[in-house]
Amino acid sequence: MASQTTKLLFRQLFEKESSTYTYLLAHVCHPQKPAILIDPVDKTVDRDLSLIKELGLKLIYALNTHVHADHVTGTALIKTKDPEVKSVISKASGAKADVLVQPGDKLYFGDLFLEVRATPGHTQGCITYVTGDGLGQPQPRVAFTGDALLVRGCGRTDFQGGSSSQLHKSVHSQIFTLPKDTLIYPAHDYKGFSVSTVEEEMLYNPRLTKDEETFKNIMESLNLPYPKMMDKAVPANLVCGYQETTSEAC
Ligand SMILES: N[C@@H](CCC(=O)N[C@@H](CSS)C(=O)NCC(=O)O)C(=O)O
Ligand SMILES: [Fe+2]
Repeated sequence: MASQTTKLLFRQLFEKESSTYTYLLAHVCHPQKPAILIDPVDKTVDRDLSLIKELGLKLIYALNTHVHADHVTGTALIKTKDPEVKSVISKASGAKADVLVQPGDKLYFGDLFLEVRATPGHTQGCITYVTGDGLGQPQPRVAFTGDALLVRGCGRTDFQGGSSSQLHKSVHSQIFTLPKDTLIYPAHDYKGFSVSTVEEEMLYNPRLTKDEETFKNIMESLNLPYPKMMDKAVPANLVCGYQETTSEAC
């Protein structure tokens, strides 16, 4: 995705215990080089902040796609290290943050922005962040889909207000309607994938190519164990990842 002519710096980062992707975006032609982190993990905050420093970026937003159940978000920890950073999550999540976004809202970094789309179903408050057309280059749009849509998979729907019928509707109405070459960057990968496109998932996603009833049956028969960290992660993530070891910054 990165090229010589683009204004956008993009990095995909990985936390291996929870198989979580964190994304760093920055406007590198802007004097301040404003940057955004999507879905930071507490365990890899130092790595992420070192990279941001090395690249000379100014982090302005730390975003979550939803209240994660399998890891503690890094947003509170980031704010203790840099109080100017603003945490962001959807209003529908019921979580606390500096900025509570709703569908259609835009988060600007320089003249680039991410637009918010509501994609509930894995959790009530799941959102997808989509790059705007301010990139100034003929490059595809990018959708950060959280756990709503994974590469050749999707988020489970058996807790946190999940609903398979809602998830099917969300993906079909909010993600599969994006241009076919839109890049899909999910919050997790368990199969060795890093990226996909809308077209690929519309053709080959083993769950979401199915009609709603078949999808519902697939999701009901997954029988996945609950995430190991769920009891710790969900309460912490409702307050931006605040724990005993971090300050109360939210
Ligand atoms: N093994 C992990 C949890 C795995 C898991 O349940 N992943 C979630 C996303 S994190 S809420 C999921 O939706 N998975 C979908 C799937 O099809 O696997 C752990 O114990 O941490
Ligand atoms: Fe999740």
